[in-house]
Amino acid sequence: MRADMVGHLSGGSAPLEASSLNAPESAALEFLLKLKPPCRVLIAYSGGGDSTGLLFSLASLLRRQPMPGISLAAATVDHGLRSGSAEEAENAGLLCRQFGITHHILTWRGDKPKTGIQAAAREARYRLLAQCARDIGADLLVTAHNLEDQLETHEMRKLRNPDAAGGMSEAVLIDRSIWACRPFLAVRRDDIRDYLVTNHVQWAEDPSNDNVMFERVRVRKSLAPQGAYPDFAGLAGDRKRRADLAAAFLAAHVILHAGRVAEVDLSSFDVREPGGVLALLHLIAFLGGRTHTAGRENAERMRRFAGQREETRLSIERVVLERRKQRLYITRERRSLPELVIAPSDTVVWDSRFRVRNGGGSPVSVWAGAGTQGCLPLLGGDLPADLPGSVRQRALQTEPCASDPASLQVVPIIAQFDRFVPSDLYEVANRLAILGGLAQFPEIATR
Ligand SMILES: Nc1ncnc2c1ncn2[C@@H]1O[C@H](COP(=O)(O)OP(=O)(O)OP(=O)(O)O)[C@@H](O)[C@H]1O
Repeated sequence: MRADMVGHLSGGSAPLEASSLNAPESAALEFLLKLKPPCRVLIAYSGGGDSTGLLFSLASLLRRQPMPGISLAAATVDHGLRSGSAEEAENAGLLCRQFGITHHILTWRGDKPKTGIQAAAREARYRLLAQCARDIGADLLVTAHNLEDQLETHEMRKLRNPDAAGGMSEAVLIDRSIWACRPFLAVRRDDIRDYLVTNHVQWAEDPSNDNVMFERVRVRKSLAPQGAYPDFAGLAGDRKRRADLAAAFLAAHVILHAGRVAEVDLSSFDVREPGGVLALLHLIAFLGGRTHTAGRENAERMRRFAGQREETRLSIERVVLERRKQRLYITRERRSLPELVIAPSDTVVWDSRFRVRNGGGSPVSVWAGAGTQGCLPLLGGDLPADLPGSVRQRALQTEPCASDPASLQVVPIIAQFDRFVPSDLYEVANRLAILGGLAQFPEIATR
């Protein structure tokens, strides 16, 4: 904690001393000092140890030293997955009341899946929290992921892709609308528990934290007690530098024709330079409608293809890469294109690439291939006349068209960033939005 940061907060009745703060308070203060007032912060508060520590540290710091324009609210999601969950959510409100913090209970209603319950609960949790943040006009969401969560995420990602080390970013944009920050990402779980015990604050233990049915719990149990942790700050710095190089590559060397054909100038592309490779992986995910960039094997195939001259075409990750001298063209491939009927007032995601709403009074069919019988183009924007014929044809054959385009509204989406944008990839996400002529992603409200 920098002394000038503490000074920034002092001026009230009892100036905070940097040396007197323990790890959770220090992290909480650092977070508060990054906020740009006015700022209403919604705490994702499960009632468990970590989020109780987060709520208690933020609330008690602000009580000791109010910051004009900064206010707190809290929300607990009741997943309704075990008996007594409603009561637990109610109980979570007690600590909030002690601090005069408004507490919202958000109930996950509707059918629950039989398999993949943790992933579904997580989806529902973020959807409900983001909706609550919008409803109450919150500027930021905070979650209490800690250093052990970070280590588990790092290990789980390594299991899937050994290159994808590094854990979570310090913030993530949810649903293009609300940023969630993770102020405790470098704070140890035991330090949070010690802090609560010292302050006589109780918390609830979640029994699912011990359920070895869940991958995260198995990974947690398999990890040896930690003496030293990976250098997460260093890894995050590397990720950010690589992402910024990718964003710069996209800005300098890529044109996106009518939002659906990428033309990449390969004359300064170097396969050993990670920024250009990452840029291509994100373009491929965008045009292929993939929620994740290619895994290790396909990323390697793409790198090999981009780095040599012999092969001219590669189908990968639902797109076709076609090379003409120093130009690389990327389009959606002609396979697995859906045909859907959209009911009046319904919104569907077509091919993971376009959100389509039927504002008319009758069902409308949407399929691929402008120019086929009775199929009228849905997208505006002309493709340039000098595109190679095969590229142009593929682009037309893979774009959506409809029997009655007049009643449909179409918004292209960037599948890998539609739900979450990690803060280190923000520039990449925005550069893709600019290339595609789409609305940019909102900035985070911190310094
Ligand atoms: N029921 C809940 N209500 C509100 N916030 C919650 C709830 N459960 C978890 N959170 C928030 O999310 C944080 C992470 O929780 P947890 O580690 O259980 O989630 P996860 O699903 O494993 O993580 P991730 O969201 O990264 O996948 C908690 O510290 C808390 O801030």
